[in-house]
Amino acid sequence: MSSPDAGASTHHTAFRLAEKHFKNRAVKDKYPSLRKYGDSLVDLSRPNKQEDDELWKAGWWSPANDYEGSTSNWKAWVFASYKGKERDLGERPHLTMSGLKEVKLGDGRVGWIVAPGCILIPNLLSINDQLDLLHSSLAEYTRPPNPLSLSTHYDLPPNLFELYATQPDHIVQPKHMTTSLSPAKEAPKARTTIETEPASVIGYEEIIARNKTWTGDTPSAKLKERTAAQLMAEMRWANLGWVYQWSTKSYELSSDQPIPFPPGLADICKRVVDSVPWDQVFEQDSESRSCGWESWPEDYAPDTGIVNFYQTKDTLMGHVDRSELDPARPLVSLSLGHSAILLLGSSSRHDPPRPVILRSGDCLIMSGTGRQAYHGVPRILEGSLPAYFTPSDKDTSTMKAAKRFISSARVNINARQVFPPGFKRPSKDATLA
Ligand SMILES: O=C(O)CCC(=O)C(=O)O
Ligand SMILES: [Fe+2]
Repeated sequence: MSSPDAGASTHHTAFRLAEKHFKNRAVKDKYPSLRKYGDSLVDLSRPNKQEDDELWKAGWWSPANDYEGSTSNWKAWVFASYKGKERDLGERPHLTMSGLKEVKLGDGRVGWIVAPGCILIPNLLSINDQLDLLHSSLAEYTRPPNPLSLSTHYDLPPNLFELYATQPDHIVQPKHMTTSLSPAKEAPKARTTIETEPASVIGYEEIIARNKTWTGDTPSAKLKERTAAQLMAEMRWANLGWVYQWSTKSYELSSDQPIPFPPGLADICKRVVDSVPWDQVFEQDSESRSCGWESWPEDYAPDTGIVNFYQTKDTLMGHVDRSELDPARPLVSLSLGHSAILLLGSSSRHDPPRPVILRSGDCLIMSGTGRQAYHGVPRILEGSLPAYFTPSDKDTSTMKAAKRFISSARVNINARQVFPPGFKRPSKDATLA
């Protein structure tokens, strides 16, 4: 795969350079060029007609984005390219999908192998499925006992989303103002990663050792009160099933029973894993061939997950999800709302990643050695929300609120399995003494 950044002399890795390209907001109304990535860009569920394509309508293919000169020249150039009052939206290029292998899924759909072990299934979810999942993500998955990114720091009401739907101006207090806990030093952290960290997996003993060092997250002393609407916009994730501790990068496995994983969501994930012809996926992949895929159609069952909430300004740094006990088992990722650029690399940040456009309804499965691939979301594509997310008079009040939320957001559901089937956990006394 060729990359426009290959050969750039800088201390940044190829992955970082691509992240910087897509994160760039230096010039107002100028989007990062998509054309620059040529045939390595993947956009599998785009509508056939460019006039039906939200990305094209929003100007993502406008030649104005490809301009590389100074800002003032750019402005003159864009001005000259206006056709009357219309901005020049340009022509959407033909994307060849060259080099991508197609696999036929059991249910008649197709999937595309976008990196070793990584299968993109365009439009897996129908419009109704997308609306249902969006509603569940907000109205159910954010409720106790599921932890939210906000839980450590705010005295959350039992149903933040309902409050957002009915009383968006209701004030919620930060914990440091309502409890006498010793205050912490810092505000909530974004998810950070270290550029040189090797892509390895940690074992059960290491997880238990990390659990022991964890003394609990402390509420920030710096936060001010917020309205329910402000908090919904600040919420970055909800945790499903086994609880992940960001500070130790490990699951909290000391309880006997995890929080139950939502059964409807588990069904969607199991069905899609069951529909993949795994023998074909790993046919030419000698490293993954013996990763145990033969049993996945029967025994894949997600037991943990992260629901990521992105406002259009938000990004997710390149990382590898390496905290599950089986390093190869599928991770099923579902996208809702605004489209996003996912950068999908290899196990080294030095390899140039491939930009993959994830649209609402798409499913990406990462498995085998693909689980060690660096990936991140450097950009949510402004203006790309499909029209079916527009509130309608027929919607219930909570569906209207869900659509209001997604009008500036993207939701990603990321389901995984921490415990491979048959895994015998050492007895509690042995591990937690
Ligand atoms: O938002 C996405 O598409 C990816 C999210 C992700 O990589 C994660 O939650 O680990
Ligand atoms: Fe991830």
